[in-house]
Amino acid sequence: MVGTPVRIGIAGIGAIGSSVARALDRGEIVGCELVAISARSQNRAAEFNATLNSRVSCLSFEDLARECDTVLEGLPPQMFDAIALPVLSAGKTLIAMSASQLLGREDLVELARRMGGRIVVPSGAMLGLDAIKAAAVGEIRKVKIRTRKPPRSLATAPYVVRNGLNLESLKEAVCVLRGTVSDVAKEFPANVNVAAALSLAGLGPDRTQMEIWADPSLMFNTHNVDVESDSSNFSMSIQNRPSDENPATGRITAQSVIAYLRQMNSILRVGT
Ligand SMILES: NC(=O)C1=CN([C@@H]2O[C@H](COP(=O)(O)OP(=O)(O)OC[C@H]3O[C@@H](n4cnc5c(N)ncnc54)[C@H](O)[C@@H]3O)[C@@H](O)[C@H]2O)C=CC1
Ligand SMILES: O=C([O-])CC(=O)C(=O)O
Repeated sequence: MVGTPVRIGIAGIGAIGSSVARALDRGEIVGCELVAISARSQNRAAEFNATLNSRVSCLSFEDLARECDTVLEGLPPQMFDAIALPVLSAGKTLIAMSASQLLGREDLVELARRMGGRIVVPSGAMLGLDAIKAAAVGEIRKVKIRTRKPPRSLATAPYVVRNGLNLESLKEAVCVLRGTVSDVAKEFPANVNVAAALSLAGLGPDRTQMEIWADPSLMFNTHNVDVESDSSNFSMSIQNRPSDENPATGRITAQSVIAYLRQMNSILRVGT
């Protein structure tokens, strides 16, 4: 590889951030260099740094935006703007994992456009975004996603807490909420990243239909998608093995970021 490495910053050293940081630290992503992280405390940063071959600085979100070319957001959804605004204001690239937080946020796209920044939503825990983007070149008629999760993954969602639902005592699968992705995202912000990414790639959040199920028989988050379009009809299904650090987050999510970063510099690119 010739040229200067892309300077990567990581905001949030949780399931996704720590896994991508380790891959960068081990030199597994050619053309990218881990420059700095933002952690919830200096203690957490020091503890994490001790596991790396090369220590990196722990910076504020503003300094991370200034020092890096590309910043991976791997934060709780409510922290999204705290990193998105400085990164996009600095004209840098934001890799957004809390995809639900991008719904209805044309202002962020406009900010990126004005400042020369970019927003990337990796495939994350979803499959088939290549096919849906290709279908969207023609006419997509219908997209429906059914997300099924072990009840404990949904237990702290605003909708469940507000309605006092005791999902953990369920004996069989229950559809907790159905509607458009826009409707469901308000109530399950940490559980609809996959649906949000799907909707942004295809019909948009107001026309993509969604059901969210609590299913006590499941070990893995499971997503089933049906698409009808003038080029093809397709159905997709994925069962995500939980990551070690956060059982609500599939292991494939961080791997999709690593694959994206590798692809940025690859000569041979496969897939849309
Ligand atoms: N796009 C997709 O397919 C998927 C997206 N996600 C979303 O990605 C985001 C990150 O997911 P995970 O890594 O699993 O979350 P996580 O909960 O494992 O990690 C979040 C990290 O952010 C840290 N943090 C909290 N406040 C902070 C602050 N002020 N400054 C710096 N760090 C702070 C926490 O200490 C924690 O280490 C979540 O919003 C999650 O819902 C998760 C799975 C799939
Ligand atoms: O399947 C996963 O790992 C994550 C998930 O449901 C989401 O964030 O939408």
